Amino acid sequence: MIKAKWWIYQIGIPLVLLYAFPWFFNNAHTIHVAQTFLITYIVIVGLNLLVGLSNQLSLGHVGFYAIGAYSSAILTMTVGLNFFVSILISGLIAAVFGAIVALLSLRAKGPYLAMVTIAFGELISIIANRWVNVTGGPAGIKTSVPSLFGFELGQIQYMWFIGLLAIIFTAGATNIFRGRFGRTFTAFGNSEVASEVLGINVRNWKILAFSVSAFLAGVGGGLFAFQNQFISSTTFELNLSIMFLIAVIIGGSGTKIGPIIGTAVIIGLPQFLHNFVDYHLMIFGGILLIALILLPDGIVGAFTKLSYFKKFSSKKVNTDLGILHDDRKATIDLPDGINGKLLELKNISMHFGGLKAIDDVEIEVLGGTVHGIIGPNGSGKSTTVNVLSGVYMPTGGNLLWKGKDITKYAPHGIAQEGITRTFQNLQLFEDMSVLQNVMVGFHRHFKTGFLKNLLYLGQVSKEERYYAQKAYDLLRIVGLEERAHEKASDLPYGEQRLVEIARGLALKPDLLILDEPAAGASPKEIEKIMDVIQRLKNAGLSIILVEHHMDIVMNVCDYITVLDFGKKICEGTPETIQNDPRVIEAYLGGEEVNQLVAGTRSIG
Ligand SMILES: Nc1ncnc2c1ncn2[C@@H]1O[C@H](COP(=O)(O)OP(=O)(O)OP(=O)(O)O)[C@@H](O)[C@H]1O
Repeated sequence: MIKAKWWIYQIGIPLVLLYAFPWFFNNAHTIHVAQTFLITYIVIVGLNLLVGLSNQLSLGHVGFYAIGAYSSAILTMTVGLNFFVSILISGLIAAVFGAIVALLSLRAKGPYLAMVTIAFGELISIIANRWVNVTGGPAGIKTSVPSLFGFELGQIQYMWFIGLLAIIFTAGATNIFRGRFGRTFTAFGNSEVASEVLGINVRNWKILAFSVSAFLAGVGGGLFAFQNQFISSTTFELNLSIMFLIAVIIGGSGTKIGPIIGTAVIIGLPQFLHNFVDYHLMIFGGILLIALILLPDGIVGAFTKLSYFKKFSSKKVNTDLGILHDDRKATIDLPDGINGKLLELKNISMHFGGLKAIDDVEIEVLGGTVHGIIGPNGSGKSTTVNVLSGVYMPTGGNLLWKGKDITKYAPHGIAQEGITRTFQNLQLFEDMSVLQNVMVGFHRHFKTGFLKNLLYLGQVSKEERYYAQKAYDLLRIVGLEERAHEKASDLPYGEQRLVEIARGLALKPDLLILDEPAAGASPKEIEKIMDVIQRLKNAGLSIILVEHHMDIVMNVCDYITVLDFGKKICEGTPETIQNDPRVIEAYLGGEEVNQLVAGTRSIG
């Protein structure tokens, strides 16, 4: 449920400020600047969701802005729609273009993504310039004075109108920030592969992030079209996209109040510099450069580092979920045990060009067992895990899950089936708290949709609190409840591995694949990790364990498959494996051979 405090800060105070603004600044120039501020702010709120949360760099937002501006102008002037309706439709049209850009740039990241978006912005800019019949080109086209319900909106009323929309969109964005949508945006922005193995269809979520962001840019453009009753293609150039991005970064990318500050800087600074009009761009550029070097986390980021402001920090992590610190026994919520064949690898091969990372491997994993996969370095263990989790599609053979062929499933599809994994090279969501990391694991269990989250209905906060409690319980199981609100990347290595295990458990998996869960951990941490695996085994969870520490393998595995040079060389119980000369030979010269021969001694 939304609290009274939220209404006061999010709606009440902004409304009063908006209404009172003309009492203090009642001249045409200031009102015009305020309008520009509010329009730009709406665009920045959307860009902040895309860049700040999802880490998708866009330098093409001017394209969505232009699409919004021309669509609303044409829908109003040519089609004859009401200006407000046309602005909303323009937002939707821009959102469709957002989805297209997302689809076109699915595999592009960082600078490559920036290039794709620049190309899109430039394309729209060229069309605006050249398609003179429709856009009027540089000479521009006229729009009308905006009117609502038959009343023409004067300059002040139009500012109030834009402000009202800005307040509504801010409230929506804040709700996205604090719920599972913001969390999912942040998750795939941090690690796409980890998001996928937790059941998140990253492609669809990217499309959503781009569409939402483009919608707000489109609405901003639509509002701009009626600000001066005139638009021209000269407005829609790359430098505007750059200004939008600078506002996000300088304000504090991914923070809730960053957009206000960033917009104030890019709109306000030129006002103060008007006396130096000849040097204006140079001074502006210089100030921005210095600010970016000195304040890499933006203005909000710099302030939140000061202890006084820490409590106001809103950077990505929402930790105010009212967790119960009770003494109940935390229980592991696992699916009903499955007997018999759970997973079958039938003649699975994974060849990279001429290299046979795994070749014609047959493995059967039985329900309720811990199945170890071992082998010397480079024997194909990680490749097997990548095939099992859908990260690689095998070049040969079939993967059967409870008898169903899942060979061609994407990682999120495999996760939806109930298989998840941890990573040898940790893949935590570094911008999130430990608790939030685990909450992402519940992805496939969340029921509320986008609109409900946008409005943050009672159902949403109930669901959030429910899963926060469950996440907290999982952290108690792995002994990390004290760390719940710490940033995941601040934890020691071994504890980060436990967070990944807790996050995987949140999926309520039928099969959990642990890829070298003890790698890089200290002996004390290894003991903790082994204890957790043992308890999961006792609770009946089916596990595939890839591990170099023979002590762990021999202690907890029911059955072991040994790989060497991509081939299965031996399979059986720990005792069988330990005494098999082929295994000893495969490991000969490696440091594990002593452990292997020593048998099931415990760690300590
Ligand atoms: N994406 C890839 N492209 C090309 N070769 C690869 C790729 N992934 C793995 N390999 C190669 O496949 C072989 C098996 O590697 P894999 O990482 O599966 O072994 P591993 O048993 O997990 O080794 P380690 O114990 O060192 O983690 C190695 O020769 C590796 O170089």
